[in-house]
Amino acid sequence: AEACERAYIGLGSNIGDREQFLTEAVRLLQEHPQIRVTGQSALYETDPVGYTDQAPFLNMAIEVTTTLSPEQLLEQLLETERQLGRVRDIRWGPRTIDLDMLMYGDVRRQRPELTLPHPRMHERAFVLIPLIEVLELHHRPQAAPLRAFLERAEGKEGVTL
Ligand SMILES: Nc1nc2nc(S)n(CCO)c2c(=O)[nH]1
Repeated sequence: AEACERAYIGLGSNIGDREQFLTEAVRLLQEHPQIRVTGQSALYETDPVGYTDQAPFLNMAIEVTTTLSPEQLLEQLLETERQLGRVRDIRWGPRTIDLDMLMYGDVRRQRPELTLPHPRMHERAFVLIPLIEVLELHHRPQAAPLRAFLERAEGKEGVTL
């Protein structure tokens, strides 16, 4: 058997039937023979961060185990977005579905096509809060430091949490 790694994915949608897009994305990933969805957070309604002149998002996070490499998993995330009709036009604009790889095992990568852990996850409550929830589900060790970071960051001026 090949190495099996645990990875965390952030999902978001702010166009159309947002909940349907999120549910469908999780189902499509689960259908992949080399991806097993092992945990998911609740759905969170969140105000848009970054490009704020757009509709509110629904965000969540999932835990998967996979025998795919980080690059192969990224390709599957992009394929799933395509299957759900994601049109990558305005970089920060509204989207039917957005799948972001947040962490892959203990892998650290700084490449143009893939940075791990996700470079902006620590600035985004819409990512951190669902991620911490899904980590705490199975008492993963990464939960405590992220929870401590979140509690320190909350309430700080200008922190886009
Ligand atoms: N609340 C919220 N704001 C966002 N801004 C961007 S871009 N995105 C897309 C994810 O990078 C989001 C999002 O998912 N949720």
